[in-house]
Amino acid sequence: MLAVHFGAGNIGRGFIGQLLHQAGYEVCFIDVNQELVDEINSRKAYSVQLAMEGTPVSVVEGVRAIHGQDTEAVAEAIAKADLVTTAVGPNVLPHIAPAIAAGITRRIAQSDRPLNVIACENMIGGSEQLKTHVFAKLDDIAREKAQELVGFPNAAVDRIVPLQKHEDKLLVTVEPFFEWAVDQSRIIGDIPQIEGVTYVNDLTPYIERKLYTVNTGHAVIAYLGFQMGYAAIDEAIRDDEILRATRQALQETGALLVAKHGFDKGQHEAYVEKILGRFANPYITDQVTRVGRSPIRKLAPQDRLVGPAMQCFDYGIVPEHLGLGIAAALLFDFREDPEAVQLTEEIKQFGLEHVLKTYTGIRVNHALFSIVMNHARELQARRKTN
Ligand SMILES: NC(=O)c1ccc[n+]([C@@H]2O[C@H](COP(=O)([O-])OP(=O)(O)OC[C@H]3O[C@@H](n4cnc5c(N)ncnc54)[C@H](O)[C@@H]3O)[C@@H](O)[C@H]2O)c1
Ligand SMILES: O=P(O)(O)OC[C@@H](O)[C@@H](O)[C@H](O)[C@H](O)CO
Repeated sequence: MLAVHFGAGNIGRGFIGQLLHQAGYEVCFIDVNQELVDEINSRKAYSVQLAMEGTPVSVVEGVRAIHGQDTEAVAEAIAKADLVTTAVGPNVLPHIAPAIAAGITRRIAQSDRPLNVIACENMIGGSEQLKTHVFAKLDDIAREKAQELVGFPNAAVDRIVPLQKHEDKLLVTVEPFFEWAVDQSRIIGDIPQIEGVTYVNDLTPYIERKLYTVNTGHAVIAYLGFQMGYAAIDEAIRDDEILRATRQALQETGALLVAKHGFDKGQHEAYVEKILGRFANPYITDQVTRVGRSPIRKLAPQDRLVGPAMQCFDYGIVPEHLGLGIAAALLFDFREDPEAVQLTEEIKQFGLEHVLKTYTGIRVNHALFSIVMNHARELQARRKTN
């Protein structure tokens, strides 16, 4: 069995590649980092280390890689594949779509074997969005056939994999916990048998619970941590003020998730506590700048901060602490992050209100707008005095 996986980065090697290998797939990575591609091809194996006592290591063998710009070779691999997965980042999905479309075109000209393409990105409807990009690149005949033969089931993936800094360029340290949920109702053909994957008939509660708890909490810690001068998540969460604000933000999303999806309140509280424990894992050093990366993406209307905050109002919940997280995200002026630089420049040029309105879609007369503006002014004043 062959699995073609786009993105040989942290989650690609440290989670998806590992589970696919353990399920018996030969994993072929597609990446645009030439050094990574060469290293994988010369060693054909890499190690995954668990961030826990004893740091146990497992080896992922029999892997290879193709450079993403070698469309011909990528298309050929997809034509032969049993499964396609991605972990490249939401903004990269449009860029991998042409190669996937070329692979599908080649494949359906040769056989009627079904294929599933699973985007493992932190976003709602990732595979569906990828499908839109891919289908835009197919001709009418291929599109009709692909509609029948190629499934794009949405997925939710959870495992904290920080930036890696090892002498061994392929070694990846990951937290022990993982969760991978896939929408079974959108699979075409046989269900891929992968130990560790949970198939569900409705992914929405799962992806919202994951994104609006793990990623919301992470974002609040990262952006407040950055404002207060902390470098890593486990350091920032040890600050009582940050921990309190994060817990309160997660109480807001928790109330929303329980009301909207009917999760058991007690079980959800336990889920939150477990996540806070994962953030504090002393065996992982996760930079606040990684977790806060791409603030424009994270401030988008459906994403982890504004998404739940806006929905809170429908359930009578006032998202005061999500508002604080949004304010801190707007002020994330990290010079090495292009989206942070863009926000900072635009705040200077057009003002905070304009930027808040533009990137979050929150209307000026909405209650959330003033909640965020009040917090942003307080954070700005605090930074001036520090
Ligand atoms: N790291 C985590 O803790 C984690 C956990 C769950 C989900 N995710 C999600 O997984 C995705 C990847 O995150 P990551 O942390 O692994 O990032 P990463 O930067 O470590 O990996 C992304 C990889 O994609 C490659 N890439 C970029 N453009 C490409 C292209 N056009 N074609 C092929 N490859 C390309 C990069 O070279 C890189 O190796 C994101 O959507 C992220 O939200 C990450
Ligand atoms: O990957 P991002 O940029 O969407 O979010 C940063 C982190 O919150 C994220 O990578 C988490 O570590 C991960 O989602 C845990 O499952």
